[in-house]
Amino acid sequence: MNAYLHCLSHTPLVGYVDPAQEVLDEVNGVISEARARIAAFDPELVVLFAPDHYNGFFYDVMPPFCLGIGATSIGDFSSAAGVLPVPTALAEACAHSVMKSGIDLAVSYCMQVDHGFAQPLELLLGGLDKLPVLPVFINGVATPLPGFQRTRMLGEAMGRFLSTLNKRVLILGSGGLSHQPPVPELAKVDAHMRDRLLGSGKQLPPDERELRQRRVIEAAERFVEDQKTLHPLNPIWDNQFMTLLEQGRLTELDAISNEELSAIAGKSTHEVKTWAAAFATLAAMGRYRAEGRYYRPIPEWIAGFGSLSAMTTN
Ligand SMILES: O=C(O)/C=C/C(=O)/C=C/C=C(\O)C(=O)O
Ligand SMILES: [Fe+2]
Repeated sequence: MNAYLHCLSHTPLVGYVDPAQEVLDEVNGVISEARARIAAFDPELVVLFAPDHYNGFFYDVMPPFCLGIGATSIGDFSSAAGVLPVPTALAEACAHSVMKSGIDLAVSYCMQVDHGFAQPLELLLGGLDKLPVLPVFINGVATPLPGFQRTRMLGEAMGRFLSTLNKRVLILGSGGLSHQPPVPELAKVDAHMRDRLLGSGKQLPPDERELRQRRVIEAAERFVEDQKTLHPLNPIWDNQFMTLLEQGRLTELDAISNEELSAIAGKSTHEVKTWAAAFATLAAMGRYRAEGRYYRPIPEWIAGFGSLSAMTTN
């Protein structure tokens, strides 16, 4: 086995608006088991596909995909802050290889990331700095968004590069599944927020950050009371999506347009492109089989919450 994959929903709401203790215990159990499987695999390198929520990427320049050749986590909500240990020369080689494959992958030597990147590193590895990581941003909120087909092709190009390394590679996907928390949309915001989305939000004043976090927390509290206050979770679609990935039917996703996906499962569901990229990466590294599938809709976290592992078998 040369590659192991784990995809996991993330939520900034953990610790702020939590489900019942038995649900929390169940999720923590799923995460501990995934963490144990990853530890047994003993990865030498991590590739992490994750989105951003207007903490690192803004409308001054909004790439569909970006590889961090250097990256720092801001520590929003209760996620860890700090530098991600990106191996510079390897990341540069990766960027060249993916570009030569015909995929327009942006690079950043000072990529700013949020809980989307930090949470899986903390939960699955025990911290931001445990292993060398290639962090790959996939735009999941700021339209125009990349589609499933290009995302799959990005993953395949990454997989071909990783196959040349002779390393045990852990591939992580962060985010999804069905959900629509109150992330601002450029077309709907006032002048102040527009300015923030255009780039001045990169160093958000503490009071404004607090206000923004409160807005998400309050939306979750309302959603628990009344699930008509936000786009509903869609367990049927979420499970169909996980089955497609388990069965290696990745090209079938190409036919789903971004507009369709938003309507089916909510505007933040585009975060599942990180899962699609992760599985496409794994598929390019060999035949695979999935394990450890878990799913539960968790309104407290405004999340169709899923967890799925897979490993190459050749
Ligand atoms: O309202 C804002 O400005 C920001 C909202 C968030 O950062 C929300 C994040 C939610 C998730 O990461 C999620 O995937 O549910
Ligand atoms: Fe998110």
